[in-house]
Amino acid sequence: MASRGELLYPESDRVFLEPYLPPPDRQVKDAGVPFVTLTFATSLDSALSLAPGVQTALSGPQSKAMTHYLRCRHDAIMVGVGTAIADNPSLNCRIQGVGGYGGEGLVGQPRPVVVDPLGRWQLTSETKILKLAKEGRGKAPWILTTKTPDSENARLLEEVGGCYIVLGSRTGASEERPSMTWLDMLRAIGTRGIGSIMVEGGGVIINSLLSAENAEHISSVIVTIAPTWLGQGGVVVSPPRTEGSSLPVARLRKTKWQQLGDDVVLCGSLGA
Ligand SMILES: NC(=O)C1=CN([C@@H]2O[C@H](COP(=O)(O)OP(=O)(O)OC[C@H]3O[C@@H](n4cnc5c(N)ncnc54)[C@H](O)[C@@H]3O)[C@@H](O)[C@H]2O)C=CC1
Ligand SMILES: Nc1nc(O)c(N)c(N[C@@H]2O[C@H](COP(=O)(O)O)[C@@H](O)[C@H]2O)n1
Repeated sequence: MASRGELLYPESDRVFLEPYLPPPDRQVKDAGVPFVTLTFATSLDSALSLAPGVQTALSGPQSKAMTHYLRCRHDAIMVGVGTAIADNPSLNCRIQGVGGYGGEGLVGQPRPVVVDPLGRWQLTSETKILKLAKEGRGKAPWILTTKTPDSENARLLEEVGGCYIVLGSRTGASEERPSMTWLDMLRAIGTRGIGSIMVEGGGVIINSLLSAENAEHISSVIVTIAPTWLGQGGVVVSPPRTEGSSLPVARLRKTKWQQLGDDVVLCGSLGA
């Protein structure tokens, strides 16, 4: 029986996910790039949330536990700054037996990585990730940025063992809207020992990763589909189509489905 705040994800359900997960002992390979799992929860109208900046519960209890299991099977977990600001997320693993939840130290806890090119995320004593790191219930975050970090933010981050990683902006990006390439971001964390990362969202991050230019970096896709329509105006997963092309942007292969409560979980891979 799990105590308060801990999630249970049964062994019998774990077997289904195994072919789509990074091997437990995976080391960084290809040009220092980690194994990348794209994973998110979507509505039937492909929405992640009711509106930008609005946290929206889509996963039921069983698929939520599945997501937490994924967190303990990856070295890191990535979100965009839009998600960090909207959700003030924990981005830790609350599965029973993982570090801070009945387990030793921080074993099984993923490293949160936040993509924040302009340094928009203001950290405070109320920032959940920092609190959890202080309490030994999650790792301190790394923030990928192109700007010199604000000194108070840097202090709060370093106090719990986190850091900013400053990267160059992609060639051609404007000064006002700097952007990092996926290769640079993945290499930056790969060279720091991250062998696997799950990318959770939000919309901008997912659509950019699924675009024709970047989809090659995706090793595996695990999507929770909740039986609900959120309606127009939501943050939608719909990657840009290559100009002039009438082909779909991407198609999943080697698909498998699993029902978890009222939700279904779709797993697959991209490419051959
Ligand atoms: N249902 C689900 O599984 C999830 C839902 N969400 C929801 O998504 C919403 C947030 O999504 P968005 O507003 O689209 O924000 P987002 O989380 O995708 O962050 C967008 C920001 O990330 C940065 N960014 C993204 N790609 C970049 C790149 N290649 N280079 C440099 N910077 C880059 C930019 O600053 C951009 O403005 C929230 O409402 C949140 O609750 C977020 C994660 C998962
Ligand atoms: N799997 C999943 N299902 C949903 O219904 C969601 N809204 C999300 N959101 C993602 O999970 C983060 C919150 O995680 P914590 O519980 O705070 O650790 C949120 O920021 C999104 O990345 N995911």
